Amino acid sequence: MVNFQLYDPRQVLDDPAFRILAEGEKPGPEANIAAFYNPNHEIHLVEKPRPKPGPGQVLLHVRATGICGSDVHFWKHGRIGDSMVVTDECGSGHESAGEVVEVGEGVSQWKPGDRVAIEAGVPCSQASCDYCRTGRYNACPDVVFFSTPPFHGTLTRWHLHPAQWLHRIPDNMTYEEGSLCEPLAVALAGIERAGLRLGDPVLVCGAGPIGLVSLLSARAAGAEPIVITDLFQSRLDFAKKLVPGVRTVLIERGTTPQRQASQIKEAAEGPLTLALECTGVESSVHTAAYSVKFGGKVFIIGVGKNEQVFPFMHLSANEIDVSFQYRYANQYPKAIRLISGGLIDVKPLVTHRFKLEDAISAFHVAADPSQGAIKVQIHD
Ligand SMILES: NC(=O)c1ccc[n+]([C@@H]2O[C@H](COP(=O)([O-])OP(=O)(O)OC[C@H]3O[C@@H](n4cnc5c(N)ncnc54)[C@H](O)[C@@H]3O)[C@@H](O)[C@H]2O)c1
Ligand SMILES: OC[C@H](O)C(O)[C@@H](O)CO
Ligand SMILES: [Zn+2]
Ligand SMILES: [Zn+2]
Repeated sequence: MVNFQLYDPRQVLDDPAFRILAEGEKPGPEANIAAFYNPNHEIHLVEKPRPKPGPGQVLLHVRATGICGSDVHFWKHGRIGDSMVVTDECGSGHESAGEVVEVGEGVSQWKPGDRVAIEAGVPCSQASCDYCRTGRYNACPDVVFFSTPPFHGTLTRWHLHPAQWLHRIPDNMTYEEGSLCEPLAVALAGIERAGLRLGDPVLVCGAGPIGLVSLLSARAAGAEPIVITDLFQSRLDFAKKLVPGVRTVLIERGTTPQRQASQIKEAAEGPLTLALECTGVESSVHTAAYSVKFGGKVFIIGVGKNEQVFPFMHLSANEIDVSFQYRYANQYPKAIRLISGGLIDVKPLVTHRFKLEDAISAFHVAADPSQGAIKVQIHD
């Protein structure tokens, strides 16, 4: 039996209600199709039933979904670290916004037609859970994070969600912007915990989608100057178009982190207070460490190798704090206010758009660096 309970959306494909579509097969306009990856590094369209909302649940028509690097990573590499491993077929997508089509019993705050950003992680919300009760719900041990195994994703046509984990998007925001609240939430959580202040000189390492939303957020928070790094000039050019005042440093493979740091400090005309590390690459973490001043902070948002070496004595002798970010908590309402209020413009990040039926092509574009994609979106 397929179980459509929200907290157990781990339907498996030996269930006859699920079907992998044949290549070239055209699903009907109402079919609940989704893009699934599996341990064999395959990605394909799957048709699954349209669910009915239970008590406290809302059925959504997902209108926009962005492809995250972690979706591509799960497809290509089958795991992120030791705790998130693809062992079965798993639905992709967690950066989504949609339209309410039906509400379950007891749901009074939503009605059909309402437009919402879908919070990608649904924690247990129990008073007995310390992390949920104290607002640090990204640490909830029972969180359902969509598209991280074993939970299917929101890249589908019809998605069930608990009513209290949706966020209304105002009329001046598109579904696309609603879906971009998810990566923006990652950056906002980082900025908040890093304690960035007006006028702080800041380094952003890496100009991928997370580095770019961090750049936009740091700019909105009043950082000046901001230096951004990347291995690719095209990504730095993109960053410069997005935030014209940003200073860029191209990282050349083979140069030492100390040398890279001196180029960064030269570009900033002084050492930095804070580095927002958005690559998770060991050498970039080192570069960040050598770029910040005595008492500065290296704030690591990127994820990478399980074990990494730190420049221990440099950090110690310079009282440099090192912190990490794991997803986010309490950031969607802020993300919506910042976009709707015009302080952060995420629209230029979307470089490619596909229809839901073409989701597999969308994944191939997102995974191929030569295509120059920043954010690939799927619309329905
Ligand atoms: N902490 C979290 O909760 C969280 C959430 C989302 C994403 N992430 C992680 O954030 C990181 C960035 O995500 P993304 O989607 O932007 O990834 P991405 O791969 O698109 O971008 C990373 C960028 O870093 C650049 N880069 C690589 N090595 C570099 C180096 N040594 N110096 C400077 N730049 C370098 C790459 O060229 C690329 O442009 C990833 O590790 C991702 O897994 C973390
Ligand atoms: O945007 C959120 C991130 O992609 C997730 O943390 C993912 O990488 C693992 O669950
Ligand atoms: Zn993500
Ligand atoms: Zn909890």
